[in-house]
Amino acid sequence: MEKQKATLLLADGTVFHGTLIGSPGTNGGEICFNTGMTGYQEIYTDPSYTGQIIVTTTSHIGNYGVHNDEVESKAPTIAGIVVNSFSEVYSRLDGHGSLQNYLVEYKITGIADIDTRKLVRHIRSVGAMNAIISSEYEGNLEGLKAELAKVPDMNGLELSSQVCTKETFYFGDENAPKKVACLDFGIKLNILRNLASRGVYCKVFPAKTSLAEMAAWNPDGFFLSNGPGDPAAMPYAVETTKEILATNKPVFGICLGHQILAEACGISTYKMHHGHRGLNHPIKNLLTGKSEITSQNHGFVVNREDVEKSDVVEITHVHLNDNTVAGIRLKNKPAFSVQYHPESSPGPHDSRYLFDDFVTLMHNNS
Ligand SMILES: NC(=O)CC[C@H](N)C(=O)O
Repeated sequence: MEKQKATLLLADGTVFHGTLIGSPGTNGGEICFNTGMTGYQEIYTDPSYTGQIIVTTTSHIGNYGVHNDEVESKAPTIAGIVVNSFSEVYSRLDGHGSLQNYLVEYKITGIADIDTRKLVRHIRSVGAMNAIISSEYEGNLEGLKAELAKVPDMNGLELSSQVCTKETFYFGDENAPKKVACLDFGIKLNILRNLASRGVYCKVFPAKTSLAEMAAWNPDGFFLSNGPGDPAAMPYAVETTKEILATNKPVFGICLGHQILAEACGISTYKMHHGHRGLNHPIKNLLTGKSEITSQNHGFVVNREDVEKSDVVEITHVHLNDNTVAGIRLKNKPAFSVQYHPESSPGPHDSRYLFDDFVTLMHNNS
């Protein structure tokens, strides 16, 4: 059967022609690239990528299919995928299906047979921007441009209240020694798995939950999750975090949660040129002097000058590629956060000690 054509149009007018994968249609979002060699299903189901089109730099995608246990949320909410060589056939004995059927099931439009090296080099030099993938506008670039104009700008975009859980839910063993209230901005399941495996019973609350509601459960600590969108567009979360800090209970934040913790301490955030997304980003822990290879997925970052001027917060981790702030802690409270993903999934496990540190903080605080 002849493959259906698809077009990828970038906001700066660059056009790529390829073939349709997944569900036929038209889908727009911010285009970003992940340099990981593996873990596409975990990446596609990470809610932090909501509203983004993901380019994977590894050239073969789909060849190990999908697996029901390798999800980071109930369903992928990404705006599309761009790949070089796509495999509808998968070879893994315990795989549960093909990536092609998975994309169709979740109505995700993708494009294959793209020179992803050229595309990624372009994004690296020009910066993050919106893009659109379509199988419907063949030969009608003006029509596609009109569709692209409707895609919202990631700057100033609030998405957490859309992707978070609508109802509170529990995770882990209810008789575990510690209880943590997790504020869900788009939480990855592997964070909950990591907390639960360290003796933490988690109660996950929707993004806009008040401190009073969480405190009524009497948690030993609070967790601020990862998630999509611009942290500067979430004043509700910043206010709640200020109230959480006033309780003096231990707080741990990851990625968006780290950015929200920083904002709650008067530190601004800004959008990076093209962000950090991959599985081999080098970080230095300034407290131990050791380096870590980390999993990353962020397009915003906290302002280093603000942290350096702060009386409240200090830098604990730096990104060794560009010296951006990768971790902070409060000087006078048991609260800390990192810009990267210690839960990995996918990625290396070097930074799992941060979950142990959080549990230790809770034990020392009781
Ligand atoms: N993984 C995340 O939590 C991402 C945080 C935020 N949306 C960013 O892009 O920087």
